Order: sequence, then structure tokens, then C-alpha cells
Amino acid sequence: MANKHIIRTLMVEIPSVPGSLGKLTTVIGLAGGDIGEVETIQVGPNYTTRNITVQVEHEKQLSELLEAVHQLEGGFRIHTVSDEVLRSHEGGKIQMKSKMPIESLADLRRVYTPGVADVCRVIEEEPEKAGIYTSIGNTVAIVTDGTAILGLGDIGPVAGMPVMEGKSALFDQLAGINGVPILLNTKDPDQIVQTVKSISLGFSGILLEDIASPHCFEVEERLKRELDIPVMHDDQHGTAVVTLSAVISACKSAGVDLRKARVGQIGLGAAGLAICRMMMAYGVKNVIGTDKSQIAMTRLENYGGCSVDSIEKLMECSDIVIATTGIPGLIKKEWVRQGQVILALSNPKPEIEPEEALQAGAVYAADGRSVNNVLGFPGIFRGVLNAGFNEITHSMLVAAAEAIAACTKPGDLVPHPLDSNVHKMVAKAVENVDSLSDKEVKHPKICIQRKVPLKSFA
Ligand SMILES: NC(=O)C1=CN([C@@H]2O[C@H](COP(=O)(O)OP(=O)(O)OC[C@H]3O[C@@H](n4cnc5c(N)ncnc54)[C@H](O)[C@@H]3O)[C@@H](O)[C@H]2O)C=CC1
Ligand SMILES: CC(=O)C(=O)O
Ligand SMILES: [Mg+2]
Repeated sequence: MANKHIIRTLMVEIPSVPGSLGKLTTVIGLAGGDIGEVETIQVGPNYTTRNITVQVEHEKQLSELLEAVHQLEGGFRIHTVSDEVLRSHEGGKIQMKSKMPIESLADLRRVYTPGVADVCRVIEEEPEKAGIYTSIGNTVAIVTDGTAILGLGDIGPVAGMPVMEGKSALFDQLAGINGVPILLNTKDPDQIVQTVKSISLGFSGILLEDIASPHCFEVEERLKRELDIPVMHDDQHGTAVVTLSAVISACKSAGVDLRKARVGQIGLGAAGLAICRMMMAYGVKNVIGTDKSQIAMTRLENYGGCSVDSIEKLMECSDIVIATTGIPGLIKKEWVRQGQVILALSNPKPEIEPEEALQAGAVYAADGRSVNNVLGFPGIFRGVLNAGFNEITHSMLVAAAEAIAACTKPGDLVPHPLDSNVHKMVAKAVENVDSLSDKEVKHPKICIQRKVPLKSFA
């Protein structure tokens, strides 16, 4: 399966006859197009013009799809084919804007010199007042070295900037936080740690993003230890939080005790290892994992998980399968077992499409678009900033996961990411954790040595 994910908007003139839209969408679907939004542009007595957003795998499929629409009889006509995603990124997605109007000299003297000098003096005398008189208290750095941008790999920090701008836009919209992208021109852990420490004074939190394993582990651990503001690697813990919540919801709907279920993790990098650690710490007794890297498997074993040497074997004996490899189409439908939960979380394309997994017998299936750390990081940071916590603890992550699960409608795996209530509930749950009584979590030592019969989720 190709890795490319193409989104195009087709402006199509459709005969104003009942059934015409159905004919068109059927042709698009048969050509492999995944239809997103349908917008009516103009309704006329003879023709209706609609913008239809479609997703396809590759350019060839797009050409075939356009040809199939051209072949439709009865007066269908494609006006334009536009790349809305690229167009909407022109000029970037974020901006720094002044909150103060500067319209008069008096304004200028208040915002800038000489007025501002008094504010500097106040902060010099009482540094904690920076929290009142500057934006630092509500600002989080989004730091990347560009080494694991989504599942696209080491494409560099500048190519990763659209993702960082996206995280910043989400911070703003979902949690009212200023997220400032910081692109690091180094992959060296010492330099990353030193640079982040050097710039940390301007921030009240650090979100590490798309930094590859294994150096992400060292970078996060050291920054957590050496800084007195909250630090979280989103791909590890944001992902583990939302995955735990999805799994809690799946088990609840299926009437299964999660702690007794067998969880199989494919890909033990940043996201995968953190998911395993989260599951074990939550009390799941059977956690197994596989990775093409032996070092990654040994790392899981050191945390008390059990490794298996092939994806097929893992699929055979897992109730819940979670994949975070970055490899589209890695899971074959023949490997899916009746009643399994399949979370293929790689972006931009999953290891198996949810529809395919469901057809193959999965009872629940989702990809990284819905089970996504966007449900976690905004509320988690809102919570710690509100409470003035200087770290993000395991209990806060579990509280966040349980809050997301509590906001999930029965039968769904996760809530809608734009439901503002979810982010409020996550923030509240994190804020209410008693950080002083939050002890370090020990990961239980558990290893499955034998193959146990599969317990169905159906
Ligand atoms: N849905 C979500 O919220 C999130 C999804 N992800 C996705 O997860 C994927 C991985 O991200 P990270 O963990 O940050 O990357 P990573 O590079 O740290 O980890 C990837 C792991 O997969 C392993 N792997 C690669 N090919 C494999 C194969 N054929 N068989 C077995 N193992 C294989 C690698 O050895 C590595 O250990 C990406 O596609 C990313 O978009 C990551 C974070 C959040
Ligand atoms: C969602 C996200 O953080 C990722 O795919 O890397
Ligand atoms: Mg990421």
C-alpha cells in the first residue's frame, strides 16, 4: 500500500435530478476514493455545483477516479481539482499577535518604553510576578528535532514545522495555551537537552514532539529531572493516554476485564513502548510486544513486558492489538482474529485500515486519526498550568485517560476531538490529582511464556 495520502477537492457540476449525487459518490467510492466533506456551492434548476473532498492513496488512483467521473453519463462535469490542504497552509497556520491596541503615543509608552521598565523592575524584585505580568505562565514550547515526524521518519525539523504549527493551533483552540514551535538543528541528546534548558525561562512547559526513539527516552528523562517545569514527550505519553482510554472504552463495551485481557503491541518505539508501560502500570497482566529492532524488544523486557519475534504470532494470541510502526499496510487482514480490537495508530496511514480490520472480524478498529494524542496533550497541559504543577506524573496521565474514557459515548472508542468538554474534563482531572501523594510507579514484572487461548471480545 502506498504511503502517500492525497486529499483533493473536486468542484463538480451535478445534474439536479434525484439520485445524481448518489451516482457520483458511488463512482468515487468504486475508484477507491474516500469521501470527506460535501459542500453545496450553487443550486440551479438544471445543475447543482458541489465541492467534494476525496482522499486517495496515490496519483494514479486520483487520475483513475477523475476518469471514472468523466465517463459518467447524464451531464456530470468536473470544474476544478484543488489541493485544499496545501492551499490552506500558505503563510503558515499560526501567528504571534499583540493583545494590546497600540494606537496612540500613550499606548506606545505603556506597552513599550518607558512604561514597560517599571514592569521589568517589579519582576526583577519578585520573579514569580512574571506569571502575572508576562505571557510565560500560559506558554508551552513545542520542541522537535525532526527525527520522527509522524510516520514519515527523519525528514528534518523544518519539514516537520507544519505538524508543530498544527499542535500549536490545537493548543490555542482546545486549551487556550500559546504553543511556540522550536525547531532544533541537532539530533544530539546533549545538545537538545542543553538548548531546551537554555530557552526554558520563556516557557511554563515543554512538549517534546516527533523526536525518534531511542534518543527521545534520554532527552525526556533528563529534561524532566533537570527542569522545574512540566515536560512531556507527546508521542510517548500523550499517545499512551489516549490509547489507554480507547482500550478502557472497548473493554467496557465488550464487558471484558482489561486487566485480564492480552494486549499486543507492534512497534516498540516512542509511542509503542510508552503504551506498553502505561498498560502494565494500569494493571494489565499480559502485555506482549514486537519490533524489528532487537534492542527495542530488550527494552520492553527490561520494563517487564514480554517480546515475541513476529507480528503473526503476536496477532494470534492478543485480544487487543495496537500498532505504532509508521508502516502503512503492515498488518495483513488474514492475521486478524475474530473479536479482536485493532488500533492501528500510525499516521498519516495506519497499519491496517479500520474498515478492512472490521471486515476481517475485528470487533472494534480505529486508526491514528481518531485515537490521537490531540485528545490528551491540550487538556493535560491546561491542567498542570492551572494547578501550577512543575511536573506531569503517571497519576495525572491515568486521570487524563479515565477522563477521556468517561467522555466517550457508549459503543465509541474515543470522543470527538473537537468536543471542548473533553479537554475541560481532562484539564480538571489532571488539576485535581494530588501531586504530593503521587509516588513513582513501579512497573510489574510479568511475562507470558505460553500461548493462551484467545478470549473473544465479540
Ligand atoms: N495516533 C497517535 O496519536 C500517534 C501516532 N503515532 C504514530 O506512530 C508511529 C511511530 O511513531 P514513534 O513511536 O514516534 O516512532 P519511533 O520511530 O520511535 O518508533 C517506531 C518503531 O516501530 C518499529 N518498526 C518499524 N517498522 C517495523 C516493522 N516492520 N515491524 C516491527 N516494528 C517496526 C521501529 O523499529 C521503531 O521501534 C508513527 O507513524 C506516528 O505517526 C505516534 C504518536 C501518536
Ligand atoms: C499524532 C502524532 O503525534 C503523531 O502521529 O506523531
Ligand atoms: Mg507526534
